[in-house]
Amino acid sequence: MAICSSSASTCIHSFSSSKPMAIVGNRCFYTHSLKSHVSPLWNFKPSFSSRLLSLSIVRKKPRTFFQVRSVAAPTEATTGFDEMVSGTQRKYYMLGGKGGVGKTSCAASLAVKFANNGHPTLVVSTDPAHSLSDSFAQDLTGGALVPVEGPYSPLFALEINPEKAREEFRSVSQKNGGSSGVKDFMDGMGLGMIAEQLGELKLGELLDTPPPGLDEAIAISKVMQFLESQEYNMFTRIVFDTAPTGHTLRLLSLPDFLDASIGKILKLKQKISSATSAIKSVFGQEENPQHAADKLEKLRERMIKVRELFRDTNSTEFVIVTIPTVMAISESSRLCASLKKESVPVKTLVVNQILPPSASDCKFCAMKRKDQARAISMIESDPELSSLMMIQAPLVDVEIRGVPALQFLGDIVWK
Ligand SMILES: Nc1ncnc2c1ncn2[C@@H]1O[C@H](COP(=O)(O)OP(=O)(O)OP(=O)(O)O)[C@@H](O)[C@H]1O
Repeated sequence: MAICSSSASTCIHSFSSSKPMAIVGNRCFYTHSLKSHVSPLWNFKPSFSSRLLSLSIVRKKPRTFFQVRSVAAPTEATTGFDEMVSGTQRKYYMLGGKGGVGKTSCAASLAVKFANNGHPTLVVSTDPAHSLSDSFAQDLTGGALVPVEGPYSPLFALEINPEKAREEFRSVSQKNGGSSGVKDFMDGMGLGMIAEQLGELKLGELLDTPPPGLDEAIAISKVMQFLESQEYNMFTRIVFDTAPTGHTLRLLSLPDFLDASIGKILKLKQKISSATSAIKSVFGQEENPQHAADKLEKLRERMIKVRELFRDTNSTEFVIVTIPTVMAISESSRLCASLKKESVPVKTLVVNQILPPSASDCKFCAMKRKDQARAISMIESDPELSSLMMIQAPLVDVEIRGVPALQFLGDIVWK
């Protein structure tokens, strides 16, 4: 039995006893079937209070437990997770969507599931407002890779500090044309044309008021930098918890934009280097322009890699997360169209927070359910979204925090 309450009313869902149910916390959910499932890795062992978050874990002691299956039919026939988990070559999963729909919860639960299925996994937050630490209930801050305790295979988390990453870029770019005294100085040197060309790039402006998406592009390029090193080549699954839709859309066009801007700067590299000694006094002593230009070239290369990564159908998939509301679905449809336009591989749509079935609804729940059903039918007729594989995930009645809870969510969503 599950208790549902709203300010207007309180109702009790008395689930039909003829249907199989599973206990989550002290509440019940329907399952389409109760499967005896032996987990080779972890087993949930409800503690006395039986709340989800107080489930304790018994490691590596196979025991039968009930697996809760999604409330919806569309995922039943798919082998979505099997495909995601197969192969040992590195794969990237980017989860994105409207703010607050459950991107972090879905990304973290996917990462836990990969790790529990034998993949050394890295989960990265490129959202300037990180919530990975909250989701894992562990301190993952600091901009470095932090091991997540709990899963069977190594799972590391990384919360990129966008401000710090941007600073790095800014310091390099400013030395290549961002500072205001440059034009006068260069005029004096007979290099006014270069200054004008640099001015056209508006790099200073770009960095002073960075467009949403720049942080994320830099954050992703930072991750690529990490992954280039020997130390991190063990990761076979990388899951990105991206910033809300608007940022993602801008991010997609950024690599092209930055590539063009940086490309122009690099064309001026030679001319700038020829005035090295004089320019040093303006650009600062600590960094010589040649070195700065090399750094820029590196950044440009990384931007190109980010763009290629987003479009690589063999290694990358963008998963759209949404909720069953007209607003969220409309936004997801736009996101999907933009992703397709940019040739980003997208084939999965997670519709999160769907009310679980109930034999008797209160007025509030009945209205909500009707709304959700209408929104879901919108997906089915949406020209962008209807072709995606739809995963329907239930709204659970406890907050999803910590590895056991994420494993629980992962077993519902990723099948
Ligand atoms: N299926 C679900 N059932 C119940 N609660 C959920 C579910 N999915 C997510 N939540 C809760 O919704 C809240 C928002 O989730 P989450 O932080 O994952 O969303 P987000 O899309 O990453 O948000 P943001 O855009 O702010 O980063 C959290 O409190 C999370 O526990």
